Amino acid sequence: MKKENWLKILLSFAKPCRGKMTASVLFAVISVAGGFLPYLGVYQIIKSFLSEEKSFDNILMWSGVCLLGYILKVLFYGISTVLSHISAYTILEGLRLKTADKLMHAPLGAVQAKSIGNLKNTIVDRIESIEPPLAHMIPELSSNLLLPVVVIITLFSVDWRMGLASMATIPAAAIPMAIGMKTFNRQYAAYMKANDHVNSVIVEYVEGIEVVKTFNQTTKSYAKFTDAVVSFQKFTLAWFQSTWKSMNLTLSILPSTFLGTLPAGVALYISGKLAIEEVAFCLILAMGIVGPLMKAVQFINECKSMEYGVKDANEILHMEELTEKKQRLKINRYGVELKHVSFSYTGNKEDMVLKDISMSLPEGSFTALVGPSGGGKSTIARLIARFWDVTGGSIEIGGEDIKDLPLSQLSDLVSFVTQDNFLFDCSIKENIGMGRPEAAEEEVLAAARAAQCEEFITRLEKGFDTPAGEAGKQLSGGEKQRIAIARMILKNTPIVILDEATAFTDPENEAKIQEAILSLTKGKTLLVIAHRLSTIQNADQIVVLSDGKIIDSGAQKELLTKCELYKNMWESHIGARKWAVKSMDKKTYGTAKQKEDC
Ligand SMILES: Nc1ncnc2c1ncn2[C@@H]1O[C@H](COP(=O)(O)OP(=O)(O)OP(=O)(O)O)[C@@H](O)[C@H]1O
Repeated sequence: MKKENWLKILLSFAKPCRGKMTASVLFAVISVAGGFLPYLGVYQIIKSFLSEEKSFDNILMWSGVCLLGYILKVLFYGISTVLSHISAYTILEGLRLKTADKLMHAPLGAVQAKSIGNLKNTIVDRIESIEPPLAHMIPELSSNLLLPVVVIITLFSVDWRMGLASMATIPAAAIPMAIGMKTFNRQYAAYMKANDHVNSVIVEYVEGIEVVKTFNQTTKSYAKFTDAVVSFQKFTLAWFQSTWKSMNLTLSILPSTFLGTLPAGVALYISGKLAIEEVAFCLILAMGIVGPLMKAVQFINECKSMEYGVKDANEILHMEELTEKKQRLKINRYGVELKHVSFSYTGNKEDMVLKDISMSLPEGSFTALVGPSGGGKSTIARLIARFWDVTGGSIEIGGEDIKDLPLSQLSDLVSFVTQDNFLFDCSIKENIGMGRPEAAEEEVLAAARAAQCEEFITRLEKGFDTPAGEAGKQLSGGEKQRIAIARMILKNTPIVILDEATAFTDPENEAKIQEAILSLTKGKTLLVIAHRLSTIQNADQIVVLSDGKIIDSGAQKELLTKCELYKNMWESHIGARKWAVKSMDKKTYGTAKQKEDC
């Protein structure tokens, strides 16, 4: 990726609200000008007060000017801040939407290559860190820098020696500041890296809490977690200790403008070069520089955090994308054809997990993919849903290469249910409704019924309205799978892929769900990946896949006679089932016997 200046990138993000941002700066400048009026007013009042006439009207008029200046300052600062906040939040909204959209259009591999901690850090924290400086920097930094400049120019116009004296502390403060800033960039980069690491480790810890508990690894013994937290604390403390002297020195010298202006003013007054009111005016002006300069120094840190936020967001925005056609194609046949498909997750030829796969799923047929673990079954399913692009060959639906379809059209054609079923943090009804957001409530309930969900959902206190997060804790893996199947049923696409979609379901419910799926997918092109071969024995064709290659295909009967691998798989499946039935019999016997004994 070409290295671009972060400010340039930020300005490109800010395109939609350039007008508002320009207006915000303009109003900030008016506010600064307003803020300057009281200085002028106080000077005139002192002058008037010290003069012989002591005109009350004059004093009153300048008091009015002071008040007007103050009102202008507050009013325009307020308007400027409102505009800059609107701009900042619009930019954040745009950035978040764009990054989320990017993740949708990037190949799944590119997204999964980033850790959840890193993504969360960028999309939530880093992008958020752009807001405060952006919203406050425009009005505040412009006024904090502009006001001292105006004040110093005025001081020079009163007397060039007073101008110079007011700046006397700047070089003195610049020395410790330069020392402190010498390692700032390097240290800040290391801080961000350490921050990223600690974030990723925390997310990993929370996500894997079940495993941590299973292996009795308490927070203390979870070495990776504690190491990350402790080393982050040590790093930040060491950094703080290495800079606090120089930064405190800077912050104490910089505002001491009186150090120069007071002796210079007294000397100029004694020598008769400046009148008393001019000295007083200069001293008031010199005091006015202090606050803004201090605030401007504090923005250094915020600018850096904004730089990182912008750079990280930009990195996501430049992730590679699946190429996508805009124009929807007319498709009225729903057969799927894989033509000489090869695929490697890494892009390297040596890592091919699919090798020259050609198979066809005729429209309305039921195809099952079986084979040893790691053979590439799920990979085929993911490629049809275009989570990745094939490395070689092509996949067609209704005669059209899926790369020529907009992703939204492909999503309208294909439903994909896996064994990892994610429930969103909304009600169960809404989770199912996601299959087809425009579906009526009755349709959602009917889908839930068809997927055998009703019985366990009605058991929940709030039924279909139970929040999935709350329900998730009470739902078994099989129940979550049934919700995902209901979502698929509601989506009602012509092509359905089920990848171990009922693996967690108990045999009794599995039979019911299978029945429901088969009747609901009648006429649809159905691809099922299953380890329990009994569930796919009636498939129109069973494709046996091993080590990324098709070993054989045909109906169950055929395969049992001609495919050794399938025969072995079937026999071990039947053996396992007999064993399971026997152990169930034992249990049943045990329970019956217990009852008898009682
Ligand atoms: N995201 C990934 N990145 C890299 N390699 C992967 C990825 N997912 C799967 N693989 C590898 O690709 C190969 C095929 O995996 P796949 O999940 O398609 O097999 P499978 O037949 O579905 O296995 P199972 O029956 O165990 O689910 C395996 O060697 C696996 O390690």
